[in-house]
Amino acid sequence: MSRSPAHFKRTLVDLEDWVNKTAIEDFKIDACVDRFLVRVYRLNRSILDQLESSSYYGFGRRAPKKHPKPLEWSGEGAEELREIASELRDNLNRLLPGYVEENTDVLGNEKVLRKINSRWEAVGSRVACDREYLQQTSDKDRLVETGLAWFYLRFVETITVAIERETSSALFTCGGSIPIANPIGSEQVLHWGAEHDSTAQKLTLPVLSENSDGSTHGLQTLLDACQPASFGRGGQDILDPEYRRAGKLDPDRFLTSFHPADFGIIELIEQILLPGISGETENRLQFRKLKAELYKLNVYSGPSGHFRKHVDTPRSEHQIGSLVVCLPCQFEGGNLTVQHHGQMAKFEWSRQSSSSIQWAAFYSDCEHEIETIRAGHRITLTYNLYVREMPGAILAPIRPVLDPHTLPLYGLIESLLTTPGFMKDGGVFGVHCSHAYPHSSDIAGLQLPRSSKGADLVVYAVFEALGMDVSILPVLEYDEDYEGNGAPYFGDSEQDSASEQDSDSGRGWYYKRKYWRSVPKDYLARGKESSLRYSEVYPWKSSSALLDEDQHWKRLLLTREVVDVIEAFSFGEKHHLPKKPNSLYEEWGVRVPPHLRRYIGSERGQEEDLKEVTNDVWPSYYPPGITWLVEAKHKEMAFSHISYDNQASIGARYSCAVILAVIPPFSQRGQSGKMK
Ligand SMILES: O=C(O)CCC(=O)C(=O)O
Ligand SMILES: [Fe+2]
Repeated sequence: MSRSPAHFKRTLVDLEDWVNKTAIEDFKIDACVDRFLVRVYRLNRSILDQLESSSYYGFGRRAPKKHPKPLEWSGEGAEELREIASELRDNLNRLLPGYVEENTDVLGNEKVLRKINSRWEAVGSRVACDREYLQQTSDKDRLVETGLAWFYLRFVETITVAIERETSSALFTCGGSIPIANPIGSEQVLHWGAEHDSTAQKLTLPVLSENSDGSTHGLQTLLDACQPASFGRGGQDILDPEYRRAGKLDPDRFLTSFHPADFGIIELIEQILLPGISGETENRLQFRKLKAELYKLNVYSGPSGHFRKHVDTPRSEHQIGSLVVCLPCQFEGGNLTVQHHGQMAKFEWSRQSSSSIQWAAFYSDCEHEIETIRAGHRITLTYNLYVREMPGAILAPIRPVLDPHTLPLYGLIESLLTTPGFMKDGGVFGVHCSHAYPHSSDIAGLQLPRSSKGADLVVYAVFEALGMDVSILPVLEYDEDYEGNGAPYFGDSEQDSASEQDSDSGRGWYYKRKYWRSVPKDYLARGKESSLRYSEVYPWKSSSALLDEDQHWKRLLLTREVVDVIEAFSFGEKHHLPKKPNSLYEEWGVRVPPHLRRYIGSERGQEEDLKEVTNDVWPSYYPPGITWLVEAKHKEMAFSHISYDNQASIGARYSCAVILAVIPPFSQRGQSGKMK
């Protein structure tokens, strides 16, 4: 259901005119004020110590706006300050005729003071830690004082490194060994039979070469009963001894006395690869469990048994990994290597092959390989590992065994959140998942975030423990890579409680955000002209650039984005509001839907605008100002459509799973950085 244009007070033509006019005015004012601040800072920085942080008054529902205090100074530089102030007034009036009355003392003028305060908040830390200027003046002490500001400047880099480190140190595989000190009582018995043979064969392991009780014969009959093992490629089972040389028995053809749960193996894997089970008994009982399902018995024999590098084919959407158990039987070579994002783990089982049961578990998206077996027989049982949801799990929170508070990532993000200048107006962190999930499957919504793995769960848990609104959502791929504007919010902020709900999208993630409302949409719907906010990408290297106010406001025009404006434009388009023919405000960036959704095969697209098809088939938004911290690693098909060049063909769009964390504005963050 669309609202008709009649419900709107303004059109997109109005919005564009208003935004352009307002933004240019704002940029001119900011440019003049910035020059003023740089000059005053260089004159005597103590003058600026009187400035209040605008976050103390301009933000928050109930906090009333105080009148900004006049800037008063009778100390050193008082004379020059008066001169700089009258220059500010002249510049303002030159760029915006009539902005302040002639002969006004701008240092006592409320309108100008407000700007001075908010611009100091926005650029002050950078003016103060302008390295080039500091080097000129060899003002080293100040550098220490403003280290925090420098830290802030580098925040994207820092967090990204921290998350990457978390990602790479996260476990993707684990393994162990159970020694068979005394074979009596710990031997493993295998039974198997030929398809039409009722007489079952039996083998007791370990096979000790010196014993002559028929075990070696038993081993030979086991080998005889095996069929050549195939492997999956492109959805087909392929037999290719070049790639895999092994024998296999399907699970309906054999029985084993070995059960991994008897040795606590499953529990161990749950703790390491499924760190979603908390230490609390209550959650342990209610939460996620692993189920191991016997999949195959494999025998790799010397001198040439092997399995080249591959990824296992998941047998269901619930499968998260594989378990390999190596039964005691002597062999040489045959190392198992497991790789994940450039990291490798090696399981060398030959040395203890006759005296231990050895095992390894790894996530489904890990590449692994079995090196050539030089001699003997490597007998393994493979299991598929599934996540099992326990009753009550739906409501259970995610609480990793790892206490998120102890992670370095937690400390780092906490310190950023308690820094006033850091994302003062709030924002969104976007972190691409490091593991592949079937995030466009039927049960994606059930699985994520609960079955998220390793590093992803760590990142999720840290954000959640800090009280952020966290979700795992797909983002539609965008021009091969996933660009965001990467810029934190700066500038004026204002908040009221009106938060508009889009009638079409209901309680979607985007509209659910509690922290700021859309000024441009307010303008369209109600004609309300509140202050615009800008997302700032600010490439200046030296604060000297700010001294040229005529250049500076034009640069602002190029490097700033009006917060929420793009989204308001697509909103207006959806409601068929008139629009300028060559509008500046086209859609850009990534699309995020309000929830996970399954893959859709669509017949649409023929002679239709693909943007429109996307809007209908995969409704989504362009959230403003997502700060991307980690690059995309995996993608899944989100939907298909008909594309039409010379002839019709099937086109596909892909999406990536990302962790999105909404950062509240500073005024709503408590002492520990958590949401108040
Ligand atoms: O036997 C092993 O070590 C692993 C076998 C394997 O990778 C597989 O069956 O997919
Ligand atoms: Fe495998």
